[in-house]
Amino acid sequence: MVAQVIDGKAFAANVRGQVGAHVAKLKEEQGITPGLAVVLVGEDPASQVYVRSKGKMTVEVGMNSYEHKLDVDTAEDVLLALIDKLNNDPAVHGILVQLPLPKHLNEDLVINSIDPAKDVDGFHISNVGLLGTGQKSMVPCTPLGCLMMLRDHHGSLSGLNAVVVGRSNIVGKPMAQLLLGDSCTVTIAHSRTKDLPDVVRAADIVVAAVGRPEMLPGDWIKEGATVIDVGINRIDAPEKGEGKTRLVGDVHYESAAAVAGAITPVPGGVGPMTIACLLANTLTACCRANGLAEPEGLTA
Ligand SMILES: Nc1nc2c(c(=O)[nH]1)N[C@@H](CN(C=O)c1ccc(C(=O)N[C@@H](CCC(=O)O)C(=O)O)cc1)CN2
Repeated sequence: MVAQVIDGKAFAANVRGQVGAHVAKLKEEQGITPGLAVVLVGEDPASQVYVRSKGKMTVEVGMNSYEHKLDVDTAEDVLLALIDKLNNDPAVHGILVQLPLPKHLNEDLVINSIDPAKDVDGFHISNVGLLGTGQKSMVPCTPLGCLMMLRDHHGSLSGLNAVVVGRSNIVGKPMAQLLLGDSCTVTIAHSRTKDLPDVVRAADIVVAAVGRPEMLPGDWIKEGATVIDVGINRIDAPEKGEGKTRLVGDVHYESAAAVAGAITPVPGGVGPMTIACLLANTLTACCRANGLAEPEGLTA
């Protein structure tokens, strides 16, 4: 079997198109423009790239973008004061603090200081609790993107066996909750799971979010399974020349694509959906803040 490639880049462009159409309608009919504030502390090169993309795409869909770039040694109370200001700014419907934060800042404290209604990352403890109890919440962007692609591919996920490899708060745990919400039978596995290959082999859906380059080979994948690769790992690529690198996922792509029914590539799979879902969440937060109907198909 040769797997169908799930094109996350095209999927994300479509989601951004839908968000843009909703934003245009909001402006025309309600005179409301959604606003997203992104806070970057320090100069981590990858974070700078992601924050730039977020700002660019926010403007492209017609929203207001507010970027706050703080020095790497910014004191915690200065960051908390900025978040408080954004929490109380009616033009700001979504707030995102780019992670990772410099070591001297308490990530949990910072995230939990964001107004849960504006927490478009879905990382605030209130949103985690709401999602875990099946209530309306803000849903973390990467798992939301994975869910959208899975729903599109399968139609209904009901009754399917899903294995999530990885137990992070940002991807693994919320992904498992979302799959459970769609009536999958869910296993959360990780690097210490006993008989991990057999656990993965039992799955109709495999979500790999373990952060280890090419850890899941094709012979762990059930024939015809759907494989969603969340990993983005940069590895050496001497074949491209001295000092060159390339991106790989947590799944060994070539061997997995030979047995899977469908698979997301890296790059161009889950990654682009993260920013598309951030924009969708900002639109959702804006609609909720104004007592308007939420956009269909753009939430969990
Ligand atoms: N506050 C947050 N911080 C971080 C998040 C997050 O969701 N919220 N996620 C990641 C980084 N991230 C967005 O912030 C992100 C990562 C990857 C991509 C992406 O499109 N990747 C491309 C490859 C890019 C490359 O060439 O390096 C792909 O997979 O095709 C978008 C956003 C950590 N921090």
